[in-house]
Amino acid sequence: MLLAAEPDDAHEEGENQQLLITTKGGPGLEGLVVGSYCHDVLIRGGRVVGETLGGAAAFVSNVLDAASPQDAALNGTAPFVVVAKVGHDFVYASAPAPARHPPLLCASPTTSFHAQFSETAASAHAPDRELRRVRACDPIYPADLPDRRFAYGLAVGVAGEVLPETLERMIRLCRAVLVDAQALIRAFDGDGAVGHVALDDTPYARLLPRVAFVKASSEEAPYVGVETTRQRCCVIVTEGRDGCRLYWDGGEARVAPFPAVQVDPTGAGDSFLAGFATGLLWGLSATDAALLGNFFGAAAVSQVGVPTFHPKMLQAVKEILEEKTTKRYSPCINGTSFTFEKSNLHNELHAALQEAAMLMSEQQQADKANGNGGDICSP
Ligand SMILES: Nc1ncnc2c1ncn2[C@@H]1O[C@H](COP(=O)(O)OP(=O)(O)OP(=O)(O)O)[C@@H](O)[C@H]1O
Ligand SMILES: O[C@H]1[C@H](O)[C@@H](O)[C@H](O)[C@@H](O)[C@H]1O
Repeated sequence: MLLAAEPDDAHEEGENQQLLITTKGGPGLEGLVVGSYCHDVLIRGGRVVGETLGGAAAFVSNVLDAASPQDAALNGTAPFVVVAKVGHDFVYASAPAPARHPPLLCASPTTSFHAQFSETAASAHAPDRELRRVRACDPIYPADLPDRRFAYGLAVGVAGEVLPETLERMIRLCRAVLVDAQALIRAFDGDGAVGHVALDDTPYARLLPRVAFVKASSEEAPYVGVETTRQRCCVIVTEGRDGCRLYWDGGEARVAPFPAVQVDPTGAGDSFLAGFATGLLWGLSATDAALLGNFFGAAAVSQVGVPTFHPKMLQAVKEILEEKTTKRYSPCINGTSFTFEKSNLHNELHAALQEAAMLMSEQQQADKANGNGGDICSP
């Protein structure tokens, strides 16, 4: 499939061409993450059981910082810019993700969600929480984005803050744009309760042919309309503990999950998308990259809030990527087409990541034994 995020005028084409030349081969693969940080209040049985940093941008930058290919010229950090907005009431400015990627300060309050968790254990596909947006920060406008070119962009709004014109600007600035459906189809009633609208009825629909990937949870998938959308871009449907499925024009694949003891489902989809993008950046095919998505989705549900990755586990993941990829840093994300199919390395990659996932569960057990592991899933 041809990369959809093509420029639509000659001037843009010239600039994009330049980006392709200057970023070929690795360093300079700068990304653009657009979506606001927020406050999450986790409630169970009418009782507040956790207050955490939220916003897809927080979970996404956490994974990109940890696992995407690093740039020696930037002291080994992953090159990407986050455009997020918060109010003066934002309480997590010194948490690792916002400290590394500071948000824009607004006069309006920080976006805030109340997540009401059900008292009974959720099934793999049933909604496990009801979300209410209780405060909303300003939208992110096209003029808030840096005026330069990026290799890839992630549109990861949580409260309708990524406006259609902002997504359009991202498409013009970035060679490949990956979108979380929740940024496009969320609707809020008078009480802030989060519902969904059909993607085709939104002003975002016309932009889909210029988007590379749309990720939706199984709850969101019916609103995205997999069969129509897969003809415009690749659709990834995440299925909680069952892993995920990819649908492109002409094929589909199921990608197996990694084991996890879920203590908080928040941010699983965000971490999945960032893991997936990381896989593309390392040069994997989309179906192989989804393994990395599943890996980081599983890591996210194993901790409350934005997860901290154990250095041993991260080291293992990096060694696997160094070994299994040919260090063709992101020819997919940076080139003009994507490979979707499973490679013949898929099963090996899955097995190797499964071993790294063991380190994750060892850490979880150690945290529990030391009384550090929160759990908002068990009554
Ligand atoms: N219990 C689990 N065990 C293992 N992996 C999981 C589990 N829950 C989620 N994941 C991983 O995370 C990915 C995303 O999860 P899910 O489908 O629940 O996303 P989501 O509903 O968008 O999450 P959120 O809105 O909370 O960020 C899944 O595809 C899977 O790879
Ligand atoms: O922090 C979370 C997270 O980013 C989720 O992906 C999103 O669904 C919620 O709205 C948000 O509160």
